[in-house]
Amino acid sequence: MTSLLIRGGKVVDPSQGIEGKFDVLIENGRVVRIEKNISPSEASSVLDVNGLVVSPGFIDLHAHLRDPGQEWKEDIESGSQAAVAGGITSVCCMANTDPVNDNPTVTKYIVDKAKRVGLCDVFPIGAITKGLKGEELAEIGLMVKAGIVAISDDGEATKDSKLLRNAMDYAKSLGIPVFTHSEDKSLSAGGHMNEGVLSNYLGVPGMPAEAEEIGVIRDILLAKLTGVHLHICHVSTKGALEIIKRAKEEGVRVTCEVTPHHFTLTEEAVKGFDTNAKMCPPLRTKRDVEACKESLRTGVADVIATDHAPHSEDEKLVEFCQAPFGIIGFQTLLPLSLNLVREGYLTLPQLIEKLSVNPAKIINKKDIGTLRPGARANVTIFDPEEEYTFTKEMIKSKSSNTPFLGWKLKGKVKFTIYNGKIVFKDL
Ligand SMILES: NC(=O)N[C@@H](CC(=O)O)C(=O)O
Ligand SMILES: [Zn+2]
Ligand SMILES: [Zn+2]
Repeated sequence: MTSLLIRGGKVVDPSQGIEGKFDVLIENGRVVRIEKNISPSEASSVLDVNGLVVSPGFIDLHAHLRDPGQEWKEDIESGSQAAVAGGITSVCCMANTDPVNDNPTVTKYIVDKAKRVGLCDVFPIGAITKGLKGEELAEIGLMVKAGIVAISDDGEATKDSKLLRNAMDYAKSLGIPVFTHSEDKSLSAGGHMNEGVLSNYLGVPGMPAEAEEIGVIRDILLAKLTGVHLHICHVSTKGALEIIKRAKEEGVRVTCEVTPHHFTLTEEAVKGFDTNAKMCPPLRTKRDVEACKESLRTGVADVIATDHAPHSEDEKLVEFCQAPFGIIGFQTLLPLSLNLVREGYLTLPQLIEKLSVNPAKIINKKDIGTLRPGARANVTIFDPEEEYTFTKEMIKSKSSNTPFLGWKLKGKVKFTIYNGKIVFKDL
């Protein structure tokens, strides 16, 4: 029997209301006990983590691993390595691969490869429509059997409302949520940044906040009609958050996520035409950034997700309007999120709820997002105070498209434990 004692850390597990100095004993990949002063003689190995925070492993509901088909940007192995370096023990990966994950063969490929890599959970999200084309439903039922945890056309927005309604009916009967990239693409078409004074000044075609808000309203109305669990991806505008708040008050089954980049940066970041500040939805205004942070405080936003979207240097080293949308996010998730604690928007347990407890609930997983005895021993151990400059050398991903290079960050993942095994160590 293999066992590991995590000793002397500050355990924060909001799923059990635990916050304090405890030891955690792990046996055969599961948590067995959380108590004060467990004797080191009870375990075959001991990890001393005095001064560090011990949390349930982070769960990222939104990432792009680019495998199959675009392995020059990322693959399941490099993506898993980057994820665990960011303290993430479960990654949900979007279906916009090549081929698209719209059938059980692709789903099975992802599940099998991730198991072979063995560093973290990779939970595939299946496409809503074949090829993400919005014309015909994907093989949703068969993909559920093969292991998808949700469906989404992320990258696209499922233009056909009738088709999305049908997909929602299926998802509801299959007991999985629908993740939407909520956007009226006909309104944002041709845009490359947030529409406003700055886009006018720069001469870059804009994407109005209303494109996102129209998408959010439609998707909420369809969720209300079908009763499905709707999870709205990467919400970036104040207006969209207000609409979601109202829907929640009305009792619609809707949850949503915000990303670290949307609560950290404003559209000002694109002033120097930095293609690493180009993503969809785009960086917005100060008022929207404030609304994103406030939504986490009030609980309107349930989850922080990365929307890790790797693109190679070549692809990003082009004129602003030619560059693809998206930035990487696994390794900056924790330090940027900890800023919310420092600024008083969240307590540490509330932050861990957004990074772990709530995402587990959304994908209906009971044995992760918690350190309850019997749960899988997925644990993130971090130093909230460690300061460092974020450099390219630190990046484990195959791509380095991030606007946070050269930033002084505070908060570092020191150990990541997956099924009781140490899969990442910060040396
Ligand atoms: N977020 C992005 O800017 N890009 C994503 C697609 C998406 O999440 O919509 C990608 O796949 O590159
Ligand atoms: Zn998207
Ligand atoms: Zn995405």
